[in-house]
Amino acid sequence: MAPASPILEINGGHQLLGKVKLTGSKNGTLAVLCACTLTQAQVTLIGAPYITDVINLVIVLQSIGVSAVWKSENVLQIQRPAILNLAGLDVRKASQTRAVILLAACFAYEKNDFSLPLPGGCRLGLRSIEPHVDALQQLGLQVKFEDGGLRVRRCGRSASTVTLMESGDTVTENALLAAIVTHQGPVRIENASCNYMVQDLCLFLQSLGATIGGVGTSSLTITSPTSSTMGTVSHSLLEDPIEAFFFVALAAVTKSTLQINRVPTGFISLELRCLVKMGLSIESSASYLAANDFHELYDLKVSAVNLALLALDGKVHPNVFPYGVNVDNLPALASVAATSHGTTRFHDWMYESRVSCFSLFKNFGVHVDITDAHRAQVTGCQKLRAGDCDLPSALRPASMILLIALAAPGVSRLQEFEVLYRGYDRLLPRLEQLGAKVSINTTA
Ligand SMILES: CC(=O)N[C@H]1[C@@H](OP(=O)(O)OP(=O)(O)OC[C@H]2O[C@@H](n3ccc(=O)[nH]c3=O)[C@H](O)[C@@H]2O)O[C@H](CO)[C@@H](O)[C@@H]1O
Ligand SMILES: C=C(OP(=O)(O)O)C(=O)O
Repeated sequence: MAPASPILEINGGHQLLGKVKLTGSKNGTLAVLCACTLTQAQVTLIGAPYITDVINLVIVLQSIGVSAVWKSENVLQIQRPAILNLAGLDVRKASQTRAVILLAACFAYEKNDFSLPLPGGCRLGLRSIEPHVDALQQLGLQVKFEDGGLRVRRCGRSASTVTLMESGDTVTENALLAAIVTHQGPVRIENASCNYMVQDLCLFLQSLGATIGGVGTSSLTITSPTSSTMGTVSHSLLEDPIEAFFFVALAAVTKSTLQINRVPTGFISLELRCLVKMGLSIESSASYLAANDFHELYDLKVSAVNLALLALDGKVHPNVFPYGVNVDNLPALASVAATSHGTTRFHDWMYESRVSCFSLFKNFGVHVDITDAHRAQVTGCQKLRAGDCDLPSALRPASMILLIALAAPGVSRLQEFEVLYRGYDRLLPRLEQLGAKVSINTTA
């Protein structure tokens, strides 16, 4: 008989209390890790989250000869060898992460012709890599689909101005890295994403000697370092705004008070505004500088004790930063809507099928109407009941169900919960520290 798959049991409906410490973001760390292959310097990454996506990418880097060692909790030291062993690439691990597409630019630093597996990551409908193919083409790298993977070849000259087909986060990172690899002079990248992970990568590339203008805007100008950085480089990763919002939503759905420290609120200000309009109390400290000397951080005290949250009027929709709710925060916002009074409308135009996951709220007594592949209406429920559920394979919808299970009185049983480890460092002990009753049952 096959061994039983472990089940995450949540005894929900309990008020939580305590302080939350954030780690660096998954998405920023993945980009910076890939960029470590472009320097001979020994890099120390401070704040690196110990999560499956990062662990997998570390294994991928090790498979090509990079030394990657956890020096202490959340401190990762990276040193590439003189020559990368591209033939040794761990294809299975590489194909599990979206960020592996960044190696298309990085490996061109090494070789003129090579292959890569197709990137993985959350399955959220079709996630095209055409914008990457187009950007890399403009930068002198031809990418072709071949034998179920990607073949990358240097070809022709790199343009000095590149316009991205989409203002995507990873494609902007790929263009930055490719510009460093293929072009000595300044390259302007138009329609760039200015989201948190792109800014984090820019700061790291600056510490390697690149000159980058326009950080935090949609027009970036990058010039490669004039000489190869040797010695040591230390980079403090920016605290994860998506993880921060998960804990804000956690306070809201469990009617708790949580103190969340070192929050880069500039990246989630609209999400926080939505929750304040719904009735959540959020007190903020004065700002102070992040360890990267660039971003501002705040300590937030979030309280929903004895508060009845109301549904939002109008529709909630994601957009590229800074024009809307971060698409990765939409599911957490939906979980707050699921515990509020009234009906909230969501319109996720960015991902093909993510709102269909909202129907899993029904397992907990919440009324949900999925109008089409992009639209859903969530009617809040004040008498949530515990539910059983296979977590969706996409990270944020999975964390949204975890939030509801923590809010629903009784024991909820979540299967396929390991997906949560892709994005949240030491999640269960941290929840327990706040008073949540969570355990893994391996015998069921
Ligand atoms: C490793 C990493 O960093 N992953 C993040 C990154 O993925 P990544 O940058 O790979 O995001 P995608 O390229 O898949 O874009 C997400 C979706 O938005 C659509 N789109 C995006 C921009 C745009 O201007 N127009 C448009 O239509 C894409 O077609 C796609 O359907 O950004 C996503 C959107 O913030 C986040 O959910 C992911 O967590
Ligand atoms: C969609 C996500 O990740 P990825 O791009 O790595 O699939 C996410 O972090 O929610």
